[in-house]
Amino acid sequence: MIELKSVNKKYGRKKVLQDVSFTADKGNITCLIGINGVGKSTVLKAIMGLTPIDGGSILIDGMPVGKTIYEHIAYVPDNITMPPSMTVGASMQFMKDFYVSWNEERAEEMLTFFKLKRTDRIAELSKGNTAKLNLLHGLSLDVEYVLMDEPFSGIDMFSREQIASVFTSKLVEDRGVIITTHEINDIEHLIDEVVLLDNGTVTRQFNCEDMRMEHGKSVMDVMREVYHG
Ligand SMILES: Nc1ncnc2c1ncn2[C@@H]1O[C@H](COP(=O)(O)OP(=O)(O)OP(=O)(O)O)[C@@H](O)[C@H]1O
Repeated sequence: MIELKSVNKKYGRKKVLQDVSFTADKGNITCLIGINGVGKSTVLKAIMGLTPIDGGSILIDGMPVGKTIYEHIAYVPDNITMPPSMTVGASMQFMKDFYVSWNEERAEEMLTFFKLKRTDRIAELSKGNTAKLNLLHGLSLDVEYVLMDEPFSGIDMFSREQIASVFTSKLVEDRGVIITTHEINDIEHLIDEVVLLDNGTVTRQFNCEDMRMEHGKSVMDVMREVYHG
């Protein structure tokens, strides 16, 4: 379980996260939802230790992990971090050399599934193919948790469908996944848990199925209540 306890974060004097607490379980897809600028990316970066926090704690399976974080969690950012001149194949080789948890078989499987070409340069990839390569990099690591920042943002319907199918496949099955989005419509059916963020604070956390069964409400219904009163 990934557990955030009263996490606070400031950029300069600006409070970006205030007392953020939530949990994300293994085997679940937890979705951090909020409009632009509420602090979703900052939460993921804080979990990865990519930005220091100013208070609170972050535990992975009950332990603060520090420098060993990459043995437990893969982080899929919303932009590609590899050099643009690199080919798809070279980027996979780089990941293989860098991470002991790299799973070559799974990487090859995803390369075929996403129909990516090994010889294509990163600079030449479409937005959808860039998102797919990013996902390939993250999901080919044998780790228990995966964090994905806006994996569906700005890509066409067919790429979205292809990426969505990954979420219901064995590639994700037993892992704990946290994804961020400001657009719930297309992915509501994929997610288990929702954490609503507003202005750097968690306004609600709930299980989608329970919400539907017990209150007859969709995630959109709850969002309307929270944001429009
Ligand atoms: N490095 C930084 N320095 C200063 N302010 C920052 C920095 N990174 C983010 N912020 C500010 O922190 C706030 C939260 O940003 P964050 O990127 O976490 O939001 P977000 O919910 O992920 O937004 P989006 O949906 O647009 O990606 C914003 O007001 C942003 O301007």
